[in-house]
Amino acid sequence: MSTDKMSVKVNVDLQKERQKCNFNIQEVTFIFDGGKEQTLQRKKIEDIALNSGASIDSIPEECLGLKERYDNAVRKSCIYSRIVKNEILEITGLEALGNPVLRRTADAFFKEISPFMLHLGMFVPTIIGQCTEEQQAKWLPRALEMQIIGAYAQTELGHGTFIRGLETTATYDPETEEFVLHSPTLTSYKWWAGGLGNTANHCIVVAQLYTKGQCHGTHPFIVPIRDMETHEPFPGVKVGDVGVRMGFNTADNGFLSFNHYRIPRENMMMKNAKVLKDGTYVKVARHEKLTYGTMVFVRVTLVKEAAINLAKAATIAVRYSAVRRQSQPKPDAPEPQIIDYPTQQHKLFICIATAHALQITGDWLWRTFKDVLADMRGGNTDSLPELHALSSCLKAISTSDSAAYIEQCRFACGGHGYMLSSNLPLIYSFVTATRTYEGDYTVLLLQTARFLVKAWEQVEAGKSVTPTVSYLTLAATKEKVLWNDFAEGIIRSFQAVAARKISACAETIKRHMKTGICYEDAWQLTTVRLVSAAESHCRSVICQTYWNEITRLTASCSTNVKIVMEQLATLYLIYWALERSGDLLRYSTISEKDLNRLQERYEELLALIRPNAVGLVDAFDFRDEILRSTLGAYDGRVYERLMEEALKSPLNDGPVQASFHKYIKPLTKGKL
Ligand SMILES: CCCCCCCC/C=C\CCCCCCCC(=O)SCCNC(=O)CCNC(=O)[C@H](O)C(C)(C)COP(=O)(O)OP(=O)(O)OC[C@H]1O[C@@H](n2cnc3c(N)ncnc32)[C@H](O)[C@@H]1OP(=O)(O)O
Ligand SMILES: Cc1cc2nc3c(=O)[nH]c(=O)nc-3n(C[C@H](O)[C@H](O)[C@H](O)COP(=O)(O)OP(=O)(O)OC[C@H]3O[C@@H](n4cnc5c(N)ncnc54)[C@H](O)[C@@H]3O)c2cc1C
Repeated sequence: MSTDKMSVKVNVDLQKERQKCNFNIQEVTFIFDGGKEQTLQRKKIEDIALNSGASIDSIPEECLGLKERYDNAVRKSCIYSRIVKNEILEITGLEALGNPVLRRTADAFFKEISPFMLHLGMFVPTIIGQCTEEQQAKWLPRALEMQIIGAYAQTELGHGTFIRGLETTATYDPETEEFVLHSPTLTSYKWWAGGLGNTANHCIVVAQLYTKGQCHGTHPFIVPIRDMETHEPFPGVKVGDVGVRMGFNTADNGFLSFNHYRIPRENMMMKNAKVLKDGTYVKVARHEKLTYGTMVFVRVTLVKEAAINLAKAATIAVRYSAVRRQSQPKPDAPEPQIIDYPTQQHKLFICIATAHALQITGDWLWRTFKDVLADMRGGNTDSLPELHALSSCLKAISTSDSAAYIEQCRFACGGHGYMLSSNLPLIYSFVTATRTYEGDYTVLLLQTARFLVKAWEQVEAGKSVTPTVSYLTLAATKEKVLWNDFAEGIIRSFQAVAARKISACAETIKRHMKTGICYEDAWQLTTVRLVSAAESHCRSVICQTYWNEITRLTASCSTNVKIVMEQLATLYLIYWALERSGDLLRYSTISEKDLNRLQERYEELLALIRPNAVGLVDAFDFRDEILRSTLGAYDGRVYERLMEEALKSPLNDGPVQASFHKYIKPLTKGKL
């Protein structure tokens, strides 16, 4: 427990909740962090970063004007970057880029988002993934030392999803051995890149490569955009901010265009393809889509990002629900804590379970990613399509579930949840964007569906398929799967549902084609079902991974930890079985009686988890500085904090605002 938790007076209800908790909280923290070493490392990093005191604001960030907010975020980004560069990277190494500890710690500095996030989040990973060793030697140390600050500009005003449709051109000029970058239309303006508007001096630009009169598709380039002394944009570069957004307002999302702007040939990132001095184009990579590598990397990291943010929201909502009392369901009895309402438990406990499910699945996906990367270093790209399919659907579902449940946490906090000082609206505005960026939800599920339909065709042809779809061979009968409500039975039924939906899609596509329609049109006519099939596949992957891994991870834990972790995982499985009862009725032998039994089991689980609820969110181990919430602080001084924050509002700086004299008084005196 950190010192701030020991010294303060804790709300009596929360104290009682903590006494009720029957399991060892620290063991669950270790599980959530991925092991004891990871917890110790995280705490060390948090101590280093937070004890600097640099994260403290005198006026709440949300009360500042747009410019002041950006200014404050840059100030704190510089301090945080110095800490990351000098102290944190030494502890973690570059693994930190795939480890949410940096983001988690950054939350103490920024209630919104750092304008430097994309520097470490995408600029540096793209240098690592897309540059030759020689290029890395030139750019990586400068980027890690923060001598240069970068953004990742791929999306344009006209196209985000359809990368092949990007319009920015990079035309090679062998005379000067330079690329000429150009934005031929308004829709070709780069748009959205985080950190680009006012902060970055370099930028990765994804552009259509032309050499010897031929287009070779999109490729990444490192482009200096501003003078390193004056920070003025170079001639030929137009750059600015895209305007106010739903969230991310300190992230400096920018636009960028080029007017025949020249960069040296060596600034093309040449790990996967090269242009020689004479303009000859040489393909190096064995897989065409390796230039999309940074996106795959970020999608993998976003699964844990979704988990951490949901865990934060759940911590706030559960602690608040233990402090808040409301209504009088029994005459003459005291008002209950709202967490005692089963409907409140139904809103909240799935959030705790989902945070664990996504964290565990995110860890597993990260390990898979590293294995595929190691294979690729050895020249084998066979597992890339499976990784793309997995990272696409897991990114889509994790961000979508997380955003929906964070909003549910806000609902669970009633009116006070709507306060920015609860931090729930800001967490939501950040996470709901993750459903769109780095590949929109529907678009990514359709990528997974493409893989699934191909896998199904392999199964039909009697060929073997990759591990995550091997269930297709087992579950692919026309018979309904026999229902049983053990965890393994539920998982098998989900797999059967996915398999049946995928096979039905394949059949539908064929049926359409028999009427003379081409494959592409038949595919479009099937996309509503394809998205649903990909969602079912993804859900079965999460359920299976969560269940298998939690069983493995708790094998050496104390009994009560095992019990409570199993209760949460079972709650997750049953919750989704009930949510998807239509699918189960359609594709398994589940009966109304079975569903009633599941519903009863679900309600029993809510009651069993209830006494441990506060302990479970304490185990997420968020320091108050990171949670930044009036409703969720460890001590539960909810009302005091709400009042304290209210008084910090600039609208409370005096009893009468100037607007009274300027407008209201003249109006009331009939002088306006
Ligand atoms: C101070 C704090 C520090 C903290 C530090 C760290 C933490 C940071 C954490 C988090 C920060 C992150 C913050 C991020 C902010 C946002 C950034 C952005 O948004 S950047 C823009 C992203 N843009 C997209 O994602 C576009 C989405 N579109 C696409 O990806 C493509 O256009 C796609 C996949 C939809 C279609 O691509 P096609 O048109 O080239 O491909 P087709 O024709 O559909 O398919 C051809 C084949 O290629 C495969 N394919 C496609 N993509 C692939 C891939 N990536 N890998 C492997 N194969 C792929 C397909 O499966 C298909 O395979 P078959 O032919 O069926 O075998
Ligand atoms: C906060 C934020 C930060 C961002 N940061 C960056 C950044 O740093 N760098 C960068 O390059 N980009 C960035 N982006 C851009 C982001 O990657 C794109 O917005 C995202 O990929 C979605 O593309 P789009 O905006 O073109 O949406 P669109 O593709 O226009 O989507 C609109 C709708 O059309 C649907 N749709 C599109 N294509 C299809 C299809 N083939 N089939 C079915 N439906 C389809 C989608 O499902 C969606 O509902 C950021 C975006 C946001 C919101």
